Amino acid sequence: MIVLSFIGHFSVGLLTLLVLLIAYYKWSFLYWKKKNIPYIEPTIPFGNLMNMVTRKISRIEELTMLYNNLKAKGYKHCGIWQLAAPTYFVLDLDLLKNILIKDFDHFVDRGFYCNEKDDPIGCHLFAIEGDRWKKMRKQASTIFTATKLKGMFQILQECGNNMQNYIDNLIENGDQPVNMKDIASSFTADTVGSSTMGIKCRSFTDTDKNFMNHGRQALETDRKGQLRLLFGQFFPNLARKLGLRQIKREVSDFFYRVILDTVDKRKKNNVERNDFLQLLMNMKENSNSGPPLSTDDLVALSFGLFIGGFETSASSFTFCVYYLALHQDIQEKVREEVKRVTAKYNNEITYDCLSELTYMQQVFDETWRLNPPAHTVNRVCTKDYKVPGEDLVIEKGTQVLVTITGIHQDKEYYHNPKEFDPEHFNAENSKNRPPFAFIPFGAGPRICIGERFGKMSLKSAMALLLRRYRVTLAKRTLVPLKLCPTPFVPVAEGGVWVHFQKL
Ligand code: HEM
Repeated sequence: MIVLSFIGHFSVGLLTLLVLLIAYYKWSFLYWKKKNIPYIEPTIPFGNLMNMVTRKISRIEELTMLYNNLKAKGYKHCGIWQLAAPTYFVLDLDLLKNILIKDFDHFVDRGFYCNEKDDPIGCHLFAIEGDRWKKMRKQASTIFTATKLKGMFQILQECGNNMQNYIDNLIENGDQPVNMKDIASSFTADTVGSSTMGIKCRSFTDTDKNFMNHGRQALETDRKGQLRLLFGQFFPNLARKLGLRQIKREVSDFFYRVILDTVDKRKKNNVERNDFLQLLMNMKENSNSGPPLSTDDLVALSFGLFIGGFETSASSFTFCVYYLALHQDIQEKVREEVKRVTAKYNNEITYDCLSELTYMQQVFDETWRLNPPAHTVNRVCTKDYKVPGEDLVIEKGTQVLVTITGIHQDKEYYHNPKEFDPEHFNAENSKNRPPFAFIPFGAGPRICIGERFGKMSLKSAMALLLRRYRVTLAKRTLVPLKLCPTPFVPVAEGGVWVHFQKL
């Protein structure tokens, strides 16, 4: 009897909750209609994020298709919903420029979830907000000057040599083809791990690839993980009350331990090293450069740089090698440039020679145009904003979403948008294009802080590779590329399998 009564009450409670939830959704789905701007019809419960559930195509392709459909209708902007949350989807480059730069103080935050109490390492530069972000960003910027980056070039050379030894062994042992993503991930785990956390990761020789795998897990989002992040993003207070973490406990514990161990060892042995971690340690000890950093701040900053740089750089390296293997003439042209430029530097790849590799830069830019590693720019409105020239006020709390891939493949800005053509970035074409038509590193005060480091490490690795090897695609690589339905960085389905041949 008691059991029956309990079931009865429980069912009524559940039904009431369901009715309330549906009513909330219905009310929220009127939002953009009331604002009188174009919108895409949403469905309960995922709003316009249906593909996240079905995973028929990648999120990148889904947003690009949305962009193309809306652009074809001549829309400058549009309303969509992520779950029940109204999201402002921007297409027009002038509106975008206002949001990212001119009126940045209305859009300071990215609206990503972090939980300082239960998961302090997840509160890194990418995720933190408001004044805390402003303070940390200012401090972190001081460690990215040209002189400091030049001081880290030696780390890149050491990691590059490890990569070269690894490929030499592959060739000698006939272990080919090889998945370029594995080489790229090992290289960037080593370079970014070594420079941001100060440890020798040795991903090429470490058979269980402990460090690299933990790095991958930090960004891994299966369907469950993705829903957890979305829940945190749209219901942050409830998520924090429930102790929801951004990163799995095992992964954040691993990185917390790694960073603190290195800090302790350096202090005990009085060792200093030319890397980001050392600069952060100095900043923590010496508060002249701003308010003192706490230990949690130091760990989160160091980890955030690693997370920001690891998969983005690995993806860039992999896709760039794919395009060069596919276009042998372009590969040869980059190789010739590397030979010509390094000849002036005693045949060495130096920090100074990188800026002269202008055609290689065009090739990377074209790779980032077609496959930007971070494919969206996200902001959240932090104070009500009247959109210039429109009868529209974006209210505080509204998410803002921009598809970088959509913009990069827009035929209004690129004459053959689907083709890999580095001439899109020759001086003439670059000059004639609106600046916001190419934003692989985002834009404005929240632009990628690691852009210069990323470019430096990728160009040095590519120079090393092309001077020594010819790269060709193995049969098992899909041409044209197909993207996995992963949510963040683009990943080629089936991998990018290549052969290296010594020159
Ligand atoms: C090489 C390829 C890379 C690409 C394409 C890339 C792209 C991006 C993009 C699009 C953003 C968001 C910008 C915005 O919202 O306007 C970002 C932010 C960020 N990136 Fe990168 N990134 C790369 C490498 C790196 C590296 C090597 C590091 C660290 C050493 C790094 C650290 C960060 C951090 C910490 C942020 C957050 C900045 C903030 O909110 O203040 N990134 N990146």
